[in-house]
Amino acid sequence: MAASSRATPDTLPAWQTLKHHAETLQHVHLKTLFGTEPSRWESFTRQVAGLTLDLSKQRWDDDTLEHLLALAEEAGVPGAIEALLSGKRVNVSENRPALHTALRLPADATLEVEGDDVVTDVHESLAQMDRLVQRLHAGQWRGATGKPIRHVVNLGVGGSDLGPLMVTHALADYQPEDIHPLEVHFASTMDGSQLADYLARFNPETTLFVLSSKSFTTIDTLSNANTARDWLIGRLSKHGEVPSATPVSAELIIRQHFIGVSASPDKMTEWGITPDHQLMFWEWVGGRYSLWGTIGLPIALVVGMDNFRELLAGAHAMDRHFQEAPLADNLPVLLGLAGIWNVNFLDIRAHSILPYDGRLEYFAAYLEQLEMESNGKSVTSQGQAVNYSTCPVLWGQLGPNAQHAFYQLLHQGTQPVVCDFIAPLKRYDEVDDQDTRRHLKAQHRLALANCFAQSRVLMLGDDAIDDDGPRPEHKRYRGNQPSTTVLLDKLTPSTLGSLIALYEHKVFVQAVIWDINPFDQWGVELGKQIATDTQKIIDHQGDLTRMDASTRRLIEAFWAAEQE
Ligand SMILES: O=P(O)(O)OC[C@H]1O[C@H](O)[C@H](O)[C@@H](O)[C@@H]1O
Repeated sequence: MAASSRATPDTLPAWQTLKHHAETLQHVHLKTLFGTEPSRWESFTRQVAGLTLDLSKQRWDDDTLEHLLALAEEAGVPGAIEALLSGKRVNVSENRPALHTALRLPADATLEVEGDDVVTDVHESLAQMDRLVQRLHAGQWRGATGKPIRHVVNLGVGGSDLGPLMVTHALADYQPEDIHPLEVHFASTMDGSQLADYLARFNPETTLFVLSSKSFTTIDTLSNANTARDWLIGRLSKHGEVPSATPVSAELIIRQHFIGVSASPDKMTEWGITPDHQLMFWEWVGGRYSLWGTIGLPIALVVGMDNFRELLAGAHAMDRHFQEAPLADNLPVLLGLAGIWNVNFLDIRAHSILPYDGRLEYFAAYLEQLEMESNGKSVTSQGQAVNYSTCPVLWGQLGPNAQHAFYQLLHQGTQPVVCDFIAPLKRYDEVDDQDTRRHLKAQHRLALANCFAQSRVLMLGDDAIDDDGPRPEHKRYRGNQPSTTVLLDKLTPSTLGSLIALYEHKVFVQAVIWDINPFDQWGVELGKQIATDTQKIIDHQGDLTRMDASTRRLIEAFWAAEQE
């Protein structure tokens, strides 16, 4: 990832050592490692910022970790961490810093990047966001016909959707009391499915749209925004369906029913968003790393600014740990190294994310973008094709539900898969009613029992049960599937911030070792370009004969359906 020329990782001495080492460990079953190394928990578990990271069920030993730490040194991880956090232009293909960590610096910190005082800028934008949140929470933000806003719909996709969506669900318990009732919703898909549902149910007079797009050119978001704008104008203008005392102009409707969040103020203005209702951020914040600033507006609307600042503080605690802890005790480094070991030396290319807490329903979807859009690359920072694997295929779902869906493959399929189990230790203390609390706490214990049982069975296979009598082959479990367990003391804004930052930095560590740039996403561009061409053809404004036989017939099938 570093811009300077550097040996590719597979030529580093530690990589070679690890290759030989893997040959000796390749056939050692995890249960054997546990049998011979009773202190694995002590060796491979670390705690920081309300998180416990248990890497003892990885298929590795002390020597593996020693070699991996040597690899991290040889690949320049310490220098790269410093470069990232100090605002060097680590995003080499776009020639800019990747400063999401600056979004969570406390107000009294200092960070000057290329002559700009970043911390002051960041805190000014937080203050502006705070003012908008206060107005909405106080019921002072009025729609064009004078009524307070009741529904806020975030229109955004990718990084302008997944982070806020995930966090608002995770922290729904943290809604402040005594605020004007407000519901926050998300519409991302270009086909309009989510939006159509909201438009059918919500009153336009009390609905506000947050148009979230770093580039402000994303067709998915703009097409939802255009539909929303026409819906509002159609219903609220003087000729509209909602009778209002005074005629309401389209200008006033757009002013009172849209907030824009973008790194492109000109484009927001051009679309019609009034400058007072524009929240800005900077090109140096990557889309999938942007929930920490103004893109996090939906989060702040749900949990309030105090809790939003707690989220930032939790992430900042992880940033400091990442910067200061020695590699051998550094959680993001260790998590990243476990991934490198699995992908590059054990050839495990599937990774499942399994939270045992329903509030983390969208965590896997969020990580799919964070990890695969960042590290799904095959060219080094020097523009050379890599000849080693990079990001594994990552997917997931709530663990308890996945047990009834795809765990069959984890336990008895032919694919090696590494799993991340994620769970809070404490839950439901705040439930007032004693009986309900008792029941819910029992359900939490049940979920944890399942979480711990699953990682144990994945590790030990048949050996997990005492009574291992003769059984037919189809009832046998081979085990030996590695896993990581991340425990949160409790799911709070702060621990969630630390958890997300842990994964962000893990992704960075892996990118440094693989010598790829985790901060660009050129792989999504061609599809957008070709979609624009294809749309012209679908709209009968292009040359169908240029299409391949399959695409041509698909388009013709669509035209035929349109005629029916
Ligand atoms: O925020 P926007 O500019 O609208 O971008 C939204 C998303 O779309 C792009 O295609 C990228 O793949 C994502 O990284 C980005 O988060």
